[in-house]
Amino acid sequence: MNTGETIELTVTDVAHGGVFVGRIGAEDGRGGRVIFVPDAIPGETVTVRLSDTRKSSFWRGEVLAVSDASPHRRPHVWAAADLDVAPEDRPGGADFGHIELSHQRELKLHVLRDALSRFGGMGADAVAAATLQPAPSVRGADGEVVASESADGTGWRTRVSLHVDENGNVGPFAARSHRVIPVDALPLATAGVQRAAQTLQGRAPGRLDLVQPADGRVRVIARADDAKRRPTASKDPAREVVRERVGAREFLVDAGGFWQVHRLAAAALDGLVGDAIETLAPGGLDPEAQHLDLYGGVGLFAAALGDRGARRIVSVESDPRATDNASENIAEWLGARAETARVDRWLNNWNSRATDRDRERVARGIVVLDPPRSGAGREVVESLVAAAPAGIVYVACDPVALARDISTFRAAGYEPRSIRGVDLFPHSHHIETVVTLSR
Ligand SMILES: C[S@@+](CC[C@H](N)C(=O)[O-])C[C@H]1O[C@@H](n2cnc3c(N)ncnc32)[C@H](O)[C@@H]1O
Repeated sequence: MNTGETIELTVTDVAHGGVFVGRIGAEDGRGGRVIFVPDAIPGETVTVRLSDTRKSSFWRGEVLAVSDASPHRRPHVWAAADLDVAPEDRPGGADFGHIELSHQRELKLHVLRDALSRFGGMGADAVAAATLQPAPSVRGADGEVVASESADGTGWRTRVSLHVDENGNVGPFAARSHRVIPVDALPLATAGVQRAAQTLQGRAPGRLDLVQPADGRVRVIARADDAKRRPTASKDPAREVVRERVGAREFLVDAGGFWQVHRLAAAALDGLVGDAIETLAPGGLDPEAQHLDLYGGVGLFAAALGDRGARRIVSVESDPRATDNASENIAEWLGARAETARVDRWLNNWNSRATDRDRERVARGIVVLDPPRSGAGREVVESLVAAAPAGIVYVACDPVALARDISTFRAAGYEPRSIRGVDLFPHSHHIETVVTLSR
């Protein structure tokens, strides 16, 4: 068959990356050619236009219509991305938006467990123990709920990237392309970001990041595509330092720097990482031990360590602006410092220079690591296990990269003690996971 041809496809599974799986030419559900499609749900029969038939192992397609719909199908949370829009005109970023919210979470947990089994080599019981929860509500000092997830999973994005094309169109990119799709709503964004997005006409071509920190005021940061329009460093709005808040604690962050995207995410992860630390060190962290916050950003998890008794903390982060902010954010712990380095190099350096006393301190300490989507990778994991910390808390935003790293940890004797997913990206396939490991 050729690209452009139309087929009927029974969708049997969900795969990593927000795509769904069916097979054609299969007998009794076995064999046949795998077809990956977006916008479907397992159990459905859909009409698919083949969009890429070049590979022998699998083809790709686009869903044009649903002939037998799942009971979990809903009108898309983002009308611009629904099936009545041509596939090439559907904006990206809400690839589970056509699925009832609790079923989205079941599918995400299935993808996480499948990755742990296939790439992490974990047994059925350990895999089944992995959980996924919605973002927990945030409570104030006297226990009252001050912020919670919306019932329909919308209105959470405090950070959104839009694009301006050469014709002045403003909007997100289409799914799987770099074509700007003008839209009249951004339902996953906070109300403030949505309002700010209505004011962007007349901007020069390039990327626009809309950022709403804790003060509620939305910053619009132009990320010039060409160096000519790049603002000077001192006037760069991306470098304005804003304040984010987790409970009573404030964090300085560059407006254009990394901060968790969901308005409840930093508090949710602080809570889950805190639980993991308390599991590993039920009586509180050893103040004489050396604790590490790897891929530390502005020190969110260094503070989680400090809040639970750590005194000697090193936060390692490659972005010097983030470590500048981290230094201030963790200044109240006199033994804490932020270092600008790549984690792989920092660990290699540490392993080659550590004294017996350094090693003894790390062996009693906890390491939190929160790598980017590609995961920590074998080299970093092997360097980390060579340092032999008492416990590890791994915060992951990609289940397959996580599972591969877990496999490396397990080969060195570190076993996952708990695996807790949290849905910090409703209506998209993304999932955040916190894993507690120890020997
Ligand atoms: C997922 S973010 C986590 C940041 C922080 N833990 C937080 O939650 O706010 C990953 C961070 O790792 C940093 N990073 C990426 N690659 C790195 C590397 N090889 N070494 C050190 N830091 C890195 C990025 O700049 C980013 O701040």
